[in-house]
Amino acid sequence: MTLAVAVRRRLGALDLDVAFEGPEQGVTALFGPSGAGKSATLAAIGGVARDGSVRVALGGEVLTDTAVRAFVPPERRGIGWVYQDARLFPHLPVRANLLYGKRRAGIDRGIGEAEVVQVLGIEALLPRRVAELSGGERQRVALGRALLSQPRLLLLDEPLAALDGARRAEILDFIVALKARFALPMVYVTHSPAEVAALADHVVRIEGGRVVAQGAPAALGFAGEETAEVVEVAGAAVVLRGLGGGLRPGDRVRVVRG
Ligand SMILES: Nc1ncnc2c1ncn2[C@@H]1O[C@H](COP(=O)(O)OP(=O)(O)OP(=O)(O)O)[C@@H](O)[C@H]1O
Repeated sequence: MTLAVAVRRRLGALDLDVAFEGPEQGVTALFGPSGAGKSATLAAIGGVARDGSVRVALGGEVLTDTAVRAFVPPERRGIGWVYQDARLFPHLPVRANLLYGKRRAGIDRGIGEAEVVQVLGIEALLPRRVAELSGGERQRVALGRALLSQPRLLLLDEPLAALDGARRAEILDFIVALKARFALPMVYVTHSPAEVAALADHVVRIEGGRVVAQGAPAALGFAGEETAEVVEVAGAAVVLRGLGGGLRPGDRVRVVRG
């Protein structure tokens, strides 16, 4: 189910002009600095922004084509969204939040509650109230709710940005597991090279509203594994030299001695 996207939008001072094709079933990362136009591209894919000149086709079905005034409303696109903040319904328990998407979907693409609950490890959270969840737990529930809406495409807008380092690594592992378990295409907005390396099959690098490079993550310098040298050990603190950019305080790295 290839995703073909061409978006031209005028956004204040930014002249957005982005085109790419995402792989079937894999993760396409939209990577770039703040203000590059990543979220604005996502909004056009989801049909929540209607301005500009846009063509979006998923598996051959045209969702938007402004040239011929074709436009499928957002709620009929079969798209699941996950945002930086989980946006759960605070008045509903976790399970009701999860099932909200499923009830509204009106279609069954075979994504079952038990399977989603198991992959995301949220069984124990089901009876709880949203106010009783941590940020990471909320994001797991938000991922589950999006999946249970039976989407054929998931759009994730910096889903880890509001979490601390340890929690980011944990939720990233869950998203990697979802990718392996559910054959869904995803478009994933991030400015973290580590997330691109861990998750993406295709990366579209966007700067100033333009695609400056796209291709396989390794070809664009997003290495899955990097080697670092220990230069100093002071008590519990270890200073490493040689790791690429993108690490932030609180990030975790896997150590293989050798
Ligand atoms: N409807 C709009 N009208 C005018 N300007 C807009 C509109 N939507 C977005 N912009 C501007 O377009 C630019 C790109 O915004 P966008 O949110 O797509 O960036 P981004 O790459 O997702 O950045 P971030 O990583 O900070 O979310 C920003 O400067 C933003 O202020």
